[in-house]
Amino acid sequence: MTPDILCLGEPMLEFNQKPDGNYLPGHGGDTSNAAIAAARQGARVGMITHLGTDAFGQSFLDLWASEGVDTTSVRQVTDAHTGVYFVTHGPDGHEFSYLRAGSAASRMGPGDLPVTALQQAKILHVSGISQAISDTAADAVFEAIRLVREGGGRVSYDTNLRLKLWPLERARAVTHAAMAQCDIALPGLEDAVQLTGLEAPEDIVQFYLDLGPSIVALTLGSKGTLVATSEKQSIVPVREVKAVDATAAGDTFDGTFLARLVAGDDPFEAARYANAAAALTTLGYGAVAPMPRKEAVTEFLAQEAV
Ligand SMILES: O=C(O)C(=O)C[C@H](O)[C@H](O)COP(=O)(O)O
Repeated sequence: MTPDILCLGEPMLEFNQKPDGNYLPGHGGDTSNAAIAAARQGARVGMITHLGTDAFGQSFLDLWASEGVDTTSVRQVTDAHTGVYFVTHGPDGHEFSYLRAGSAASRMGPGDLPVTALQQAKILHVSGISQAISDTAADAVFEAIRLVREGGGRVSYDTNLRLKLWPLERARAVTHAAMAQCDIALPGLEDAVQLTGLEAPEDIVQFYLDLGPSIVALTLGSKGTLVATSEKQSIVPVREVKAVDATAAGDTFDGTFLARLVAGDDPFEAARYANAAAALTTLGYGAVAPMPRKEAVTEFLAQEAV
């Protein structure tokens, strides 16, 4: 299978704290989450990353195999570990604590990329996290963007701002430079306010359109998503649900949105679908386990129409 969508970034073992205090093991990492979300919608997806030769790395290979995510461009290295993170839940939502410095993925560089696969991909999905984990990883993302575009593919970028990984000034400089070479911008409102210094969603989408992307989907949480192209801007609403854990809601939006674009939806229809998938994934704990499959999303949307 030649993947249509390639996701480049760091997968991480997840330990998510439940109300009883115990940690639920699972899998996370934003671009891996997006890859699985897209695969669950039926897209042909592949990962580009490095893992350790530890049991955690192996469990990702098993997970992707069971989800139908292509691992041809995944390498296991002997001199570094797979990343780990913990999710705790407080009054302000969820918080991430990382054990990832020096990880296998953070040691990736531009020379490690699968050139042909990138040149053949329809969409490359990357994020601020893919670039925040190290300077070499940041450079690898810039090179991957160049290769995909050289082959005629499009690039999608989620800002996923993590200030535990890099300072705001560097995040601004790098993500704006990357966005300027991207086609699909997927910022979250909170990130975008910090990165752009703007407050109004309409101003933020205009900022990103002016940088270069032809599609911007600014996620607004329970208010839905403001989708913008050069011709049209509109808020695509979402039905509110009783969320228990919002981990990976943004990634689920991304993967589903890209799967629907590849399937031929326009950005507004793709956002309606992706909003529903993101809402559904907040109903369970963990990044990957509660991600809905196609049938569940279709059913949720059908209920909305009643
Ligand atoms: O923080 C990181 O580096 C991670 O990759 C861990 C998480 O799996 C994603 O961050 C979840 O992302 P959201 O969809 O924004 O909740």
